[in-house]
Amino acid sequence: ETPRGTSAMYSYEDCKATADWLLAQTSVRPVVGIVCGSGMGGLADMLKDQVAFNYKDIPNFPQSTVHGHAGRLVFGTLKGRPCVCMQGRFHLYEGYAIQKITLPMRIFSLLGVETVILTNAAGGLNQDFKVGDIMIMKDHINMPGFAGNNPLAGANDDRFGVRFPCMSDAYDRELQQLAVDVGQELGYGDFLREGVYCVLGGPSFETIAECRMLHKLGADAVGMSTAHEVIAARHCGMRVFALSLITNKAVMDYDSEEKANHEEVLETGQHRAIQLEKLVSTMVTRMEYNNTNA
Ligand SMILES: O=P(O)(O)O[C@H]1O[C@H](CO)[C@@H](O)[C@H]1O
Ligand SMILES: Nc1nc2[nH]cnc2c(=O)[nH]1
Repeated sequence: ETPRGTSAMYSYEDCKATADWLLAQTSVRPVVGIVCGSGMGGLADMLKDQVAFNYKDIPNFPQSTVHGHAGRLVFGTLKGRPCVCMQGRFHLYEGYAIQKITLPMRIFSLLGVETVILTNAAGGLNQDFKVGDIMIMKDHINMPGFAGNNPLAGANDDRFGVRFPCMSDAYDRELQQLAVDVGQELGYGDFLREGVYCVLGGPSFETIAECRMLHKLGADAVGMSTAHEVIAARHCGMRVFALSLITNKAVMDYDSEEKANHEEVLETGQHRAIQLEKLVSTMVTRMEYNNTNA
């Protein structure tokens, strides 16, 4: 019997069945996979000639339960490049096992995706960051992983990847440089940053003491997603680029009147929607591809 809450929860065959089901319904053969962060679902609207599926109709797929995550998988082309976009992701605090949260990464890989672009909304711990800044993720701190909550826990299937994957090269350096170059060209230099993202389980936002601690530990931004997906994506050999939209400043001071809230997170997403779309779409057109579909 398949143990629950382990990477064997969805077998290779389960993932393949879902990928094959999707490939049978669309002629798009995606080389890029995009994950939309909270309030950033507009990224999916950039795709042309869309074929979209509600998560509830996709075999084995979890459902989106969070406001700002539509729950649709959208296939289409971005400036001619075949792409697939998750309009809505899954989080630990929704109650899903971590292997469910990261299942779409394995499906992306089986669809032929080479590069994953992940976006998220995050609180700014770095005191130089402002609301609306876009942080290129150069690394992560996987807090749930410290306690054993890693998407790769459980039996390893070598068809996905190795038992002990390296993470020191998780965030592709060339893609980070491409983001810097494209950001400069687009005139985004004033709000483009780079830094380290720390994932926590959520759904409660951080206490002041927690924010201070995370900052001291070297985190520039804090959120409740992405790092798990990055681990699963790297395990199966996809290239990864990720960015955080700083939607709020983490509260670090007992005198502060500020209170983190999801409404502010979604609003900031709306404000930066156009720039995020331009940055991502320009990067997609400039990337190198192995697959001839691109
Ligand atoms: O990481 P994404 O999905 O962008 O969402 C972020 O925003 C929500 C909190 O407002 C949390 O889910 C946090 O992880
Ligand atoms: N954990 C966490 N997630 C966020 N997502 C958006 N803002 C925040 C934040 O301040 N903390």
